[in-house]
Amino acid sequence: MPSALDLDSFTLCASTADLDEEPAAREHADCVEFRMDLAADPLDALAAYDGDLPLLVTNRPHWEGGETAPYGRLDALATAVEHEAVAAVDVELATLRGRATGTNEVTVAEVVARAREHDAAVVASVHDFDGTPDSRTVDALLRAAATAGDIGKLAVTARTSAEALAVLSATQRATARGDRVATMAMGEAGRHTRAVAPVYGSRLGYAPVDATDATAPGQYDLSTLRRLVDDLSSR
Ligand SMILES: O=C1C[C@@](O)(C(=O)O)C[C@@H](O)[C@@H]1O
Repeated sequence: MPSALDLDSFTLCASTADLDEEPAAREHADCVEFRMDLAADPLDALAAYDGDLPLLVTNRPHWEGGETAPYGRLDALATAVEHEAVAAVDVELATLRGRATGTNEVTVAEVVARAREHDAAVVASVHDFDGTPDSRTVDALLRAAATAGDIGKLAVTARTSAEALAVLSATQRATARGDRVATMAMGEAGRHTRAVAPVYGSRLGYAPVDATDATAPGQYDLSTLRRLVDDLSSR
């Protein structure tokens, strides 16, 4: 049976819409991020999953860069967290704060409660596909996300090296004050942060098995990110 995630060390997630990729991910990944919003029949795929790697389930709404499927998004997440392979669930900070998410029978509080019942960690996430907020805002978002979830994740877009550096600094500050965070800067200028942020305490990284299946701008492929992170971090 897949094991729980170790939230206190770095976890590399193979990000995919296709759980059949798990065998190919096994060599380099610690976990599979299942992008339910990008999959055709996510709950059927999940029911059939018998891989070795634990799963982090994500069902991203369109207003946060995803492709919400035509079914109850939170209902699907609530069902997903009951699967024994699911070790973590991603819920946007905006969702946790009550942003409307279409027709759902369950509330976000129920999704979180069900995750807790099944020992699945909650990753509270924030995305900015346009830029990088100023440092005070980044600090506040990381604080809020780390408080709302077991890990607070922030993915911003770096347009300059200064913005990429600001993300790394914020990661260091958050980790130093005891917040469990995961950070990355999307886009070309931020690409290296995916390898470097773990040095400053970032707990999660994301990469596609094949670079052509990237789930966000600037991702390295899985084996490359594994090598870079391992070379830079003392694990
Ligand atoms: O939130 C994240 C991080 C991410 O956007 C990235 O930049 O690697 C990739 C997404 O699949 C994941 O859900």
